[in-house]
This record gives sequence, C-alpha cells and structure tokens, in this order.
Amino acid sequence: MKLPKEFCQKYQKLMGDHAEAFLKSFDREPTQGFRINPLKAHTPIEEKLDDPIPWAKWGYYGKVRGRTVDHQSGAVYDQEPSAMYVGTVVDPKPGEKVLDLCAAPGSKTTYLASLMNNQGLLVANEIIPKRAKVLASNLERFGVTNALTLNEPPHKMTKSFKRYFDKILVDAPCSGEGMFRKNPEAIKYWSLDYPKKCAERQRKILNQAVKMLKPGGTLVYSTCTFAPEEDEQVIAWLLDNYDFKTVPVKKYPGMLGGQPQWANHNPELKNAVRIFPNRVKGEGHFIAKLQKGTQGSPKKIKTQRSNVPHRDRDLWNQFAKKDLVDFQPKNLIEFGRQLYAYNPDIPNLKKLQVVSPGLHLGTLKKNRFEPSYALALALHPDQVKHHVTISIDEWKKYVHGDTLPVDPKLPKGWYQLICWKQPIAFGKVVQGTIKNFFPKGLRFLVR
Ligand SMILES: C[S@@+](CC[C@H](N)C(=O)[O-])C[C@H]1O[C@@H](n2cnc3c(N)ncnc32)[C@H](O)[C@@H]1O
Repeated sequence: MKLPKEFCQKYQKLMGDHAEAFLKSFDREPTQGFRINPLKAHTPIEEKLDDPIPWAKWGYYGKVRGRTVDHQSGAVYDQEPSAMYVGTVVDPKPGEKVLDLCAAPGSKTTYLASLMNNQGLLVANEIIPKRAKVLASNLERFGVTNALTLNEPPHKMTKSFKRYFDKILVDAPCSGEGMFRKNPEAIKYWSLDYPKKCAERQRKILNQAVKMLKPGGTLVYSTCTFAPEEDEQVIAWLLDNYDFKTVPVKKYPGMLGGQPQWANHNPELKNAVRIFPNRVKGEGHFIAKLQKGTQGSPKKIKTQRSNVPHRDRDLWNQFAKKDLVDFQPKNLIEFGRQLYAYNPDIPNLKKLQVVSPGLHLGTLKKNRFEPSYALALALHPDQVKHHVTISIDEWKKYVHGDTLPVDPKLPKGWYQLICWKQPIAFGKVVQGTIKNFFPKGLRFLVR
C-alpha cells in the first residue's frame, strides 16, 4: 500500500524500531469479523463459528456476505474485530441509560443493545441526516427495541439530557488511519495537519458529552486512528480540564497501553488501550475509559408523554389481540400516522430531531393497523400467532418485492414469514397469495 511519505516519517519518529513492523502491516489484507445476534430467535446458519474473538462476546473472525438470509434477518452483523472491543469496554448493563453520541452506521450501537438485552434506554445519535437513516435501519434489522434514534449536533442535545446518562460512548469522527487497509480512499484525506483538525472537533464533541453524563458516570472515548493528537492528547486535555479519572482497560495479548510520552507524560494515559494491526488481529483502535467525579446530582428531566388517542390505541389493540402473543408495550407514541413503542424515561422530544422514538410498531390506517417491518424483525416467532415458513427461493422473491403463492385455504391476515428459522418480514395472506410488504427502499435482487 502506498502510504504518504510524511505519514511514514511521523510514525518512524514516534515508534523508533517498532515503526517498520507497523508500517509493513498496511500491506496485509484487512482482518474481517462479525457478531452473531443474541436478540434474535436463532443463530445464523451460513457463517462458521469456529474462530471466536477473545475480547468480544458473540464476535468471530470471518467474512459475512450481504444479501443472505442471515444478514437480512439481522442474525449477523459485520464488524471489524478491534472495533468490537469498544462495546466490551463500555460494558452497558440492562436497565441503564446509555448514549452512543456518534453512532452511524450502528456497528457499536448494535453491540451495546446486545449487551443491554434490549433493556434500558439506548440513545443513538448521528449528526449527518443520511447516515442517521442508515443507523435507524440497521437498528431495525438487528431487532433493537430500546433505542431512541436522533439526528442532532451534540450541542443541541445537552439541554434535553443534562447529567442524564449512566454511560456515554464517543466513537469520534477521526482521521481514520486504522481504516486505510479496508478503505484505501481514506488515505486521500490524510495530511500532516489533519489529525490536529480532527482533534479540535473531538474536543468540541467531548465538551458536550461531559454535560450529558451524570456524576459518577463513565465515558468511553474511541477512535480508529493511531494519531496521538486524536488519542492520548485528547484524553490528556480532558483530564486537565474536567473532573475525570481514567479507568484501566484490560489488555488482551498484543494490546498496548496508551503512550504517555506521546502526550503530556500523564501516567494515567497507560490505562487506555492501543490496538496496532501488527500486534493484534484487527485493524486498529484507541480506547480510553473515564469516570466522572461524583460532585453534583443527576438532573430530573421533563419526560415525554404518550399522545395516542383512544381510537388509534384500539386499532393497535385489535391487531395485537388477534395476531400477537403477550406483546403489549405500555408506552405508545404517534409520529404522524406511525405508531411506536417508546421508553417513558426519554425527555420531551419536541426540541429534538427524532429519526425514531423507539420500536416502530406500524402504520395507523383508517380502520385498521398495518404492522411494520421493524416489528416483524423484533418479535420472536413465539410472540406471533401466525407464520408461514418460506424456502430460500421464496425468500429471494420476497426481498425482491414479489408476491408469493400460498395454500388458498390459509385464512386471510398477517403472517410472520420465516426462513431458516429467522423472521424476515410480515406478509399479508389474501386468497392464496402472500402480498408483499417488504419495504420498497430495502428491496434487493439475489442472483
Ligand atoms: C467513527 S464514526 C462512528 C462509527 C460508529 N460508532 C459505528 O461503530 O458504526 C464517527 C461518526 O461521527 C459522525 N460525526 C461527524 N462529525 C460529528 C460531530 N461534529 N459531532 C458528532 N458526530 C459527528 C460521523 O458522521 C460518523 O458517523
């Protein structure tokens, strides 16, 4: 790989004798990995699960193909192995309030949701509108039911979430040096000054994150770059300017601590972790964990009220009674004619740019309720009364947008479609045909 000359010189100066092995590692193939989804009914069947990643629950080395049942149903999620360690370090627990501030496309958010077992509140935010939509779509596919997805610059969130979260992840936008192997295009953006510019933005993001963390809460800061300006130096700045202390992050074989000599020699920086691709099977990451001082008290916020009129609630209840088993979310909210289940701890949403307030249940039509794709992917087959099992060929037709023939004796109504034991969508059976309700924007052709 052709690396910029100044890049090589910089790391030769920083690393001395170790630079050669580091720079040579850019010529090797990128390491690939995936996580299986504990929120789903069954483990995926196409992927080999024989090479586990030691630092990631549900993580394996290997490649996941797109356009497969396992991928479409959300049974697997493609993620670079070193990036998986971030979720492990955040260590969110079911029931906690967790913020993923720079979340798209959602690789780390989906891992956080797995660790939380969909319990508690996970706020997933992304500043770029298009990426925020991709984030929401990936969370749907993964069957995440406890997320509020936002599209905000961090400073617009602080009023709503003052001293609110137990845990915050800032997976910061960075110069992406650890992405060079996977995406050589990233090299084009690199210059000697680029890490400094990125660090400025990272400090601005952290200034806001700090306000949203409750006293005693933990903050995880991560980047996929090797630049000390964006790694140790940002953490040194945080320690100098705010009431935080570092929390030691476990080092698996090959992982190194943060390098105090690359910042202000603060020995606390050793508590962070550095993953270099020449020492660990992964693309590279920097991860620091910090705990906020306990001064001050968590702030009470004005929470969101349900806004669903009786008539609409009845439409949902009729559907739930006829088609679902023991699935009665208590807190419902309408956005236009879209109905969602939401976590009652969320703040009033009026002043926030919401992509999704929670689990999308479906659409309120004039006299009926139409269940969503998200609901089909979130519900275990035991929670749905009627199913049709389809073959892989039928699956290919359905995800392409075609209707499917079915036993004409099958009563009219909603059916969860199952392929390889995985729920893949809802379909409506009408006189021997399964009408296609696969979302138009997600349809694809499998050859
Ligand atoms: C490293 S990526 C996040 C990757 C994501 N956590 C994952 O694991 O899939 C950083 C994200 O921060 C977003 N971002 C860019 N500028 C930002 C800003 N000023 N504040 C917050 N997020 C920003 C980018 O659009 C990008 O999606």
